[in-house]
Amino acid sequence: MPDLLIRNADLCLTMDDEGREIAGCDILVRGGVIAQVGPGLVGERAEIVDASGCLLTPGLVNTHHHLYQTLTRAVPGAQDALLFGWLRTLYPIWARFGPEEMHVSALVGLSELALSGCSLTSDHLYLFPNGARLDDTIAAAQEVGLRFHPTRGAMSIGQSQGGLPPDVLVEAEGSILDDCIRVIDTFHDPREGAMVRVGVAPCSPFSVSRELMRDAALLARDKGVMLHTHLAENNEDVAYSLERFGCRPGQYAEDLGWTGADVWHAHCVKLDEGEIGLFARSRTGVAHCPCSNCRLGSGIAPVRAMRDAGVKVGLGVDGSASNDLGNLAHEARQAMLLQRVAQGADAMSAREALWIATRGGAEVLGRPDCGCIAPGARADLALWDMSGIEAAGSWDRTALLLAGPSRVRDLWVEGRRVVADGRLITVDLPAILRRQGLLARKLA
Ligand SMILES: Nc1nc2[nH]c(O)nc2c(=O)[nH]1
Repeated sequence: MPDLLIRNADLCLTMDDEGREIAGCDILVRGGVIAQVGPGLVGERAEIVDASGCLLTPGLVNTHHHLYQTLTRAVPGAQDALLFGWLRTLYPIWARFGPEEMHVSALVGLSELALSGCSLTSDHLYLFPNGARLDDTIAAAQEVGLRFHPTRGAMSIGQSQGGLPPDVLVEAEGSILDDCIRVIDTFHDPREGAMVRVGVAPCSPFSVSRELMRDAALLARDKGVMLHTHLAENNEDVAYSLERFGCRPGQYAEDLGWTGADVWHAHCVKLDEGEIGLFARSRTGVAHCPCSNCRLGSGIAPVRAMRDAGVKVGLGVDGSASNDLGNLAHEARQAMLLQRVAQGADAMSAREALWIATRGGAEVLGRPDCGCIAPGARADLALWDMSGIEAAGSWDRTALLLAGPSRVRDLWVEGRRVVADGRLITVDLPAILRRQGLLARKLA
């Protein structure tokens, strides 16, 4: 791969330890890694990209998704329901998915993320009907070219056992753990610069047993991979925990080994002060999903309090059945706005929200090599054209989330271009959308 020289960005928001913002900035990339940052760089025989008129940021990091749900957007019976009713409506539809649905819906979700500036995403796939496998989504990520942290989710407690999902969607716990071992051994790459890292992710306290939570944690630690689940998403979720386990979600998580720097929980809308303290002390991460929390009426997560206490927070678009967008730049803006609704106009700045969407997400996913622009970091870069209508008249180019585009001009992952001039160049998006349309019509 030839060197890449991105030249003369109006401004570069590095998100490095010093928080540097560099005007007239060049970036030299060699072998997928940022080699130099600063004005006036020279790159003999490098591919040169003119970035004038643009803002350069690290690629955004998405810490929670259910990619398969792009095939069930705006399903009528699930448009106006709280979490449990929403899930009960959608489970029977998801039970008809198979490998092709998983693969195509993931191609769509990953493409949408890439166009919104996301270079690294996790995914939480927790149902495997009709021969579907985690492999189907990993293949999609490799085609689109995003850095990918798929998590092997699972449901094991069906309705007949007091859980929420129908029995047809749950798996035997032994087979779940066996498949976790298979996908870790096949795909997980622990090295710096890894393009695929696998996590272990039983779905939620109301769909798996205590034993599976405990065994999953033991397995993940044995294999050196991360743990992920849904936690304290709304009042129904907390009530289930109190009734069934006799404790709040944070206590449940701690008792079963689900706190630590290698764990991140999605949503956490209802964490109380004690649980926030627990997460801060234990370095447990949170995937904040503001649009989904609004859409499902779950509430406003106490992100200001979490950040003030020192909790690691990243952003997640969540699945497209509960967003229904999959645009991470839009999500970052929503995170900023929602904290202002809850706490006042100075509760979160546009810069802080962008930091959470980049460096914050990378911290949550255990990727110190990503999420910032500095020599030695991976070359995951998003270029935003500030000459268009969204930023016209803006006095502050750093305030991308107040006045700026929510789609990138260019995106590089590991130094390879994925989006060029606002178009995906790794996959044939119109063809993917045709396949997605056919599958959605078949399901409907
Ligand atoms: N927002 C979501 N919450 C969930 N909980 C659960 O068990 N599944 C989901 C989901 O798909 N989305």
